[in-house]
Amino acid sequence: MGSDAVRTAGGSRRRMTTAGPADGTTAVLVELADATFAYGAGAPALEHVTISVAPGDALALIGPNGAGKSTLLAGLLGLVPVVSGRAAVLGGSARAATGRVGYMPQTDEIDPDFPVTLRQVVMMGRYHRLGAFRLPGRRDREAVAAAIERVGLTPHAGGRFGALSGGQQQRGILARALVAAPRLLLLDEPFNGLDRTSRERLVGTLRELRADGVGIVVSTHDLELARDVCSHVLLVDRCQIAAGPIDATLTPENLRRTFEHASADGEAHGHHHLAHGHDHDTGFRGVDEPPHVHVAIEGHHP
Ligand SMILES: Nc1ncnc2c1ncn2[C@@H]1O[C@H](COP(=O)(O)OP(=O)(O)OP(=O)(O)O)[C@@H](O)[C@H]1O
Repeated sequence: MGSDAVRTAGGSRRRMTTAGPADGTTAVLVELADATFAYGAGAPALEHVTISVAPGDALALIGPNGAGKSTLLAGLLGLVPVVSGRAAVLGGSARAATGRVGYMPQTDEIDPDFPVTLRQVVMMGRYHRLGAFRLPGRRDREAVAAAIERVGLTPHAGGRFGALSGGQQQRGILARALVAAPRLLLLDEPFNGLDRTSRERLVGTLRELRADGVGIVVSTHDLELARDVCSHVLLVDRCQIAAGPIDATLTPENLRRTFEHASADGEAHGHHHLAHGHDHDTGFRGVDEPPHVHVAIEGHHP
């Protein structure tokens, strides 16, 4: 797979490049060059990834269960090390960028019975800015109100987080990721389990963020949403299968190569795989996600 791993859809270009400004002044947000990620001393979880994400780009991360999507996001958060190749996030190491990258996890640890308001949940996203012992000030409160407004939850700001619907809670968690005004936003399966209204709102918010120059990396099984929201795609199955502009790369042939092991060997990666036959044109919407995720990610947000 090695030599295939860095080919783009047409096979003609060595690596994925993203639309950047002609004068080259805007820094690329993510730059991975043949990067391989591994947990501890075990076999690599994801190998040979070569991508870049520029401001305003949205990269869809697509692959079967266990393919390494969450690993890539954890790698960009500095939680899983790069064992070979090169990885730069916001111009430095992923670890150095910790706290400056917005992250929306697949599930969240907040106990619905814990008596916190939406406003308090979103304020958690400011904590790394506040530093030890500093109380939130006017600017923090304004940022929280703006983030809540951005996801359309202003009427619920003072209400109990646990009383919100699932889709509203997810938008609240997105507001928490946005409140520190990150230049790079990572989202792990954000469309799973959302009702139509929440999906449409999330799509709208992601489009606005792109227009504002935020770079986005989003894992999803939903090819339609990926096409709707994203400029680029990275297809993985424990290594990079293809990467590039979404229209040229999200082809039936590349999808077949990405999912061929998933449909052939079911449990090959130790997770359950695509439960249904899949339709290359309409996507994998509705495929269940196992709630196994998250390395040490809880530690990322206080
Ligand atoms: N904390 C961990 N420690 C060791 N190995 C892990 C850890 N988390 C994931 N892995 C392994 O890394 C590989 C990639 O898993 P990962 O969770 O990144 O896949 P994924 O594409 O996000 O899957 P899913 O769609 O099921 O969330 C798998 O073999 C998995 O078992």
